[in-house]
Amino acid sequence: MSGTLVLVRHGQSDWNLKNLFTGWKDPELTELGVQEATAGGQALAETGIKFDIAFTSELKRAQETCRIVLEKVGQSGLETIRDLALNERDYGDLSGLNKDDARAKWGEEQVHIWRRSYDIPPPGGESLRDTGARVWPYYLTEILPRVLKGQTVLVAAHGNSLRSLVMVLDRLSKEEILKLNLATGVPMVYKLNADSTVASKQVLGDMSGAH
Ligand SMILES: O=C(O)[C@@H](CO)OP(=O)(O)O
Repeated sequence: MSGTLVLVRHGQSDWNLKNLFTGWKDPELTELGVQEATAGGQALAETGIKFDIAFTSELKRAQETCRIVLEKVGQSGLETIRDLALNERDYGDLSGLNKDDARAKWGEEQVHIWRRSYDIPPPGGESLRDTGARVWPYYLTEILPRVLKGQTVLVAAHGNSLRSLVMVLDRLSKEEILKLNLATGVPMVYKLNADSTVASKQVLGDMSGAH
């Protein structure tokens, strides 16, 4: 067994609340989002976990979630690396549109395909495969080597940038990834084997309400 990898999606953002496609846009956490990040951090604190390093994206909602989680585990100010590679999937021309308006215009099925399919990109944006094509190399070069050295690593990022990682870690098919939604602020604790496969996965909270 090697180290521990903790993945957490940011708490609810202002645009999640307003039901807008967000992507690379940069809204703040809502009050509920702060509470969710706090609850996730609290759940981690109860396990007694101590991180060696944290990674987050270039977007405020993930950075703020990362900061809150570190505060809750008593590690404010821990070295934190920010990188565009961990940003949310770029929603292209859908960014800023209301998701219900998009369903009314293009239909429920098409919008679901844009939101959750593996390889069909929204107009002008990234598919999950495109997102994985930047997240995965970053994971392999910057994050995984630390976990394999035995470190405990926090990654605070986004619904779809994390789905692209979870797809590979959990060995999900294109059909299975279509159904996977990550809840905001719920940490996923992975223990990895020395060959970088998953030894165990523990979800500290409720993923069932995610959509
Ligand atoms: O708007 C977004 O960028 C994402 C995450 O909030 O939305 P969706 O769940 O539709 O992929």
